[in-house]
Parts: sequence; structure tokens; C-alpha cells
Amino acid sequence: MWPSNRITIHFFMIVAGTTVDLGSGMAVGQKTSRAETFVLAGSNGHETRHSGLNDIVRNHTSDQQRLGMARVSSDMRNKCAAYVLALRPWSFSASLTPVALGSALAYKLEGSVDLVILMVCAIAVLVVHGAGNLVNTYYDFSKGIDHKKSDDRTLVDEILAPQDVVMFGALLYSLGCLCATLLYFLSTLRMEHLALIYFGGLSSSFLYTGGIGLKYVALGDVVILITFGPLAVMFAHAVQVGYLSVLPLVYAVPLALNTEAILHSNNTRDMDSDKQAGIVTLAILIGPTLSYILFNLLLFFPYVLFCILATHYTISMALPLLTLPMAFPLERQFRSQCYSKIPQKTAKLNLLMGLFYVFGIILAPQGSLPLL
Ligand SMILES: CC(C)=CCC/C(C)=C/CC/C(C)=C/CC/C(C)=C/COP(=O)(O)OP(=O)(O)O
Ligand SMILES: Cc1cc(O)c2ccccc2c1O
Repeated sequence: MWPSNRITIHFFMIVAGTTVDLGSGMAVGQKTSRAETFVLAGSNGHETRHSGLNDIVRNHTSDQQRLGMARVSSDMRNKCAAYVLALRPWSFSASLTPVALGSALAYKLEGSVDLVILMVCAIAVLVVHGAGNLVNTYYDFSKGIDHKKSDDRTLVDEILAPQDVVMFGALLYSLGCLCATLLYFLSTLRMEHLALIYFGGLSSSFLYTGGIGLKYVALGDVVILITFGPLAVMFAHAVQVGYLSVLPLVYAVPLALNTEAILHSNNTRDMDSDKQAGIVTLAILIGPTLSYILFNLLLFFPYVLFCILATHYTISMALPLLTLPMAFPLERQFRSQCYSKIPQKTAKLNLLMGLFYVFGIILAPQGSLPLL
């Protein structure tokens, strides 16, 4: 038999534990009623019930631990999702397609491709692009350019803190440098050439919005045309073949124009808020009508180039034309000024067009492609 005062002490221990946890959820509340039931039963004085009380205390503690762990793991998952979303992964096609293109050209020229070099190169370009997006998030927020209706609300909605974005950006730049170091050992490309292209890409990704902020003085379009086009394609090609060549620069043109269409639609969408924030973009300089004409040129001129390549060199170059049906709705949306999802949709088109372009190059009969 257990004296009822000892049972009461156990009860208060449970209640005390419960009180601490009251704010955290229903399951804990349920424990209180189980303990109360026990005290009512305990006052009848059955000894066997004591082990039941210990079980309740033990179960209560392990439930608390489980709840705590579940909360920590769900917090971690939310935080990870926030970091991934802050990178704006929808835009990654813009950096992956030039890597695929440069590697495909190397395959055509050298007859083989080193898959490890391809992977490391893709990671290097991807993380530098991701870091560039984070720098953009940080500076657009601190300059008051991003607002409640912006596409990028990572900092505006306090999904992440500014120092989280800074730390994550620094981590990605460090990872990029690690990849570049690895490439130095894996590839036969001379160190000064590797460093020139890699740090060219890295500094462009920072200076786009950081430092002098090229985006704010209407130079963002030039940066995107160069980095996501010739620079990234040449980088992927050079680490494979071990030397610099002008060939990838020429092949990069159709893809670079399409990637610039993503940015131009983005800047046309943001024209009014950018103007209010006091920054200058190409879209603001040329106005809505010329912006529409420029978007069409960027969207459709690559198809003209593919037609020329297909009719003069090899029919496999007609493969990217399969994406034409995706381009017409974009033109219509731009014309009716429904800009909201055009950058994301153009990025999808960019991925498919890039992949078809790469397949077209791989499938081209030996010696049929223009080698300048
Ligand atoms: C050659 C090597 C190693 C790397 C090249 C890697 C690349 C492609 C770097 C370019 C990084 C870069 C310039 C990123 C900027 C990304 C960008 C265009 C962000 C869009 O910014 P906003 O125009 O402000 O759009 P939002 O309004 O959506 O924020
Ligand atoms: C976030 C973001 C937004 C864009 O509009 C981009 C356009 C071209 C290339 C990359 C882009 C990007 O990373």
C-alpha cells in the first residue's frame, strides 16, 4: 500500500512537468488527465498502481522528448527549405545548360568527356550562380528595392535573417573555390586560365548587385549575356579539353540570348518598382514598347540561328525548334503585360532549348558542325 501523500507528490511532479509544457501542444494536455485519473485511483490505495505511475512518468518524459525532437526536426526541415528557396532554384537552368553545352562541344572535338570534371564544373558554376542570387537578395533588400509584392521575399517576409543569407552566400563561394581547386588538379587547363575564368564568373556574380551594383546602372543585361553565355560555356569546355578556344563563345550565342530573355522579362515586370527605388535597368531606359520588341528578338532570334545551322550544316540542329510552341504563349503574355510568371516560364523554355541544342550537337555526324 502506498500512502496517498506520496501519490500526491508524484501527481505534482507530473503536473509541474506538464505546466512547463502546456503551451506546446495537445498531447501534453492529455497526460494531465491521465495523471489525474491515476490520483483518483491511487487514493483507493492499490500498490500495483505505483508501477503504473512510474510508467506514466516515463512515458510522459519520452513523449516530451519525442515531441521536442519532432519540433526540432520540423524546424530544421523548414529552415533547409527556406535556404533552398532563397537560392531561387527555378533559375538554375540558366547555369546548367551552358555547362552541358561546353561539355558537349568538348565531346565533339575530343571524342570523350570526363564525367568527374563535368560534375565538379557543374557544381562550381551552380554554387557561384546560387551565391550571386543570394548577394542579389541581400543588396536588393538592404537598398529597399525588394518589397512585399516582389518575386524574392526571403528577407522581406523574414523567412531568413540577413546574416543567414550572408553566411550561406559565403559558404557557397567557398564551395565554389574548393571546386575550382579540384578542377585545377583534375584538368590540364593552365592555372592562370582557370583562375581568370573562374574568378571572372565569381566577381561578376558578386558585382551584379554587390559593390558597384552593375544591375542598378543598366549593366545587368551585359553581365548576364556574358556570364551565362560565353564565360560559362568556355569554362566547361576549357576544363575538359585543357585549353582556351573561341569556338564555345560562338556556340554560346543562341543560349545566351535566351537566358537574357529571362532577365529582360524580369526587369520589364519590375520596371515600376525599380523606377520608384531609383535604379536604372535597360527595360526602364527603352520603355515598354521597345522592351516588347527586344523580348521578341531575344526569344525568336535563337530559332533563326538554329534554322540556319540546320539547313546549312546538319539537320540535328533543328532539334531546339521543337520548343517553338512554348515560345509563342510567352510572346502573347508579354504583349498582354501579364508578366508575373514569364521569367519562370522562360527559364523552363531555356532548359528544354538548351538540352535539345546539346543533343543536336552530340547527334551531329562527325565533321558536319561548323568549326570556324
Ligand atoms: C564561369 C563560372 C565559374 C561561373 C559563372 C557562374 C555564373 C553564371 C554567374 C553569374 C551569377 C549572377 C550574375 C547572378 C545574378 C543572378 C540574377 C540575374 C539575379 C536576378 O536579379 P534581379 O534582376 O534582381 O531579379 P529579381 O527581381 O528576381 O531579384
Ligand atoms: C534569380 C534570377 C532571376 C533572373 O531573372 C535570371 C535571369 C537570367 C539568369 C539568372 C537569373 C536568376 O538567377
